[in-house]
Amino acid sequence: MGAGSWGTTFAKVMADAVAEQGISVQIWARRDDAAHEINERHTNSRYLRDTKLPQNISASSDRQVVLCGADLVVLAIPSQSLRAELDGFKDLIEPDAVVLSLMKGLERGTDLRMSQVIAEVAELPENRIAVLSGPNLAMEIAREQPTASVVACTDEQTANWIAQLCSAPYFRPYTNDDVLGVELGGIVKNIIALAVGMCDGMGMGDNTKSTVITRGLAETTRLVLALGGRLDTLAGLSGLGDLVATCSSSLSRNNTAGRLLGQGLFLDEVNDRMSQTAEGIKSARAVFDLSRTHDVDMPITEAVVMVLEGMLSVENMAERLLARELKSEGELQ
Ligand SMILES: NC(=O)c1ccc[n+]([C@@H]2O[C@H](COP(=O)([O-])OP(=O)(O)OC[C@H]3O[C@@H](n4cnc5c(N)ncnc54)[C@H](O)[C@@H]3O)[C@@H](O)[C@H]2O)c1
Ligand SMILES: O=P(O)(O)OC[C@H](O)CO
Repeated sequence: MGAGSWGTTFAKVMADAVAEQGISVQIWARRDDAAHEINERHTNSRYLRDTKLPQNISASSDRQVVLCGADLVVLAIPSQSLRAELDGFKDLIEPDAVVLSLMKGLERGTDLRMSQVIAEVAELPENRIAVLSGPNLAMEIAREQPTASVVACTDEQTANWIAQLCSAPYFRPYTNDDVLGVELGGIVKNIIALAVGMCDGMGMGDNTKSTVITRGLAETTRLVLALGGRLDTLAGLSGLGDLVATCSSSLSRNNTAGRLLGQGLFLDEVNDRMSQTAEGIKSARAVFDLSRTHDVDMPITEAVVMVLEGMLSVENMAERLLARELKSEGELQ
């Protein structure tokens, strides 16, 4: 569900993974012309340029056509739209289908993760909800450059089943039962990538970048531990792995948005320039609110929120972070 950058790329991953088993993958596209292009030309040029999609992918703008008979429903729409969109098609999901979230955002207003929104709106039990997260820049995967990822579900059998369905020659899924840790790693790294982008945009170098990444991981870890997630998850692909990929890559939309802010553009101007979803921009406030509810110190997230909400200039961000009280590096609480 969602024919954007990652929805289409992940459809390709799955189609390549299951081609020899005679299984097909269907994409729901919002726009008729996008569905038509996928069916007729096997491309989605708006998002993936000339990448050829496998023959066992088809598309439709009719949700019923796509969801009818689907054993696995994969959601790849912007996080802040999930609740309204899902409400419109939840009754079309087959009674035993599993729902997999590819989304990396936190819902504003409720501070819920996407798996929690799915559970609430579609009223599904935990064993029918999974998430996938890792260092997965869509364009690199569309070009079949090797990467790995994590499928997380509280039910091991469900996670293993999904891992089989998306195990392609260039895509290696691991499994994990720490859904909260996997999901939050993918959410907070977008905010840290905004901060890194801002530093890049202001012309700062690699020491600064490395400091923000490392301390970004420290504050992500504090949040995940406070909420009941596991430390080892943060050391894995959906934690450190995704953080490094997103903060290092010019393909990252969050990194790019941060860089534009660092170069002096206003948020409205940045939003106008972004044709794809940069989840960190809207999730930052929700993550900060969540951290306050649980009394977790997240200074980089707080500074990013202040910049996004016009309460702090990017130039004053570093000064604010460096002037904080000195403390031991190992403090995780
Ligand atoms: N692109 C990546 O490299 C990547 C990788 C991993 C995870 N993700 C995550 O996947 C999710 C989807 O990202 P994407 O890159 O595919 O985004 P995108 O901006 O490329 O595409 C979003 C798609 O959702 C559709 N959509 C459906 N309902 C919508 C609505 N109500 N409002 C707006 N758009 C709507 C759009 O038409 C579009 O096709 C995000 O949470 C993102 O963080 C993206
Ligand atoms: O382009 P971004 O910033 O949304 O990042 C894409 C993926 O989440 C990287 O794993």
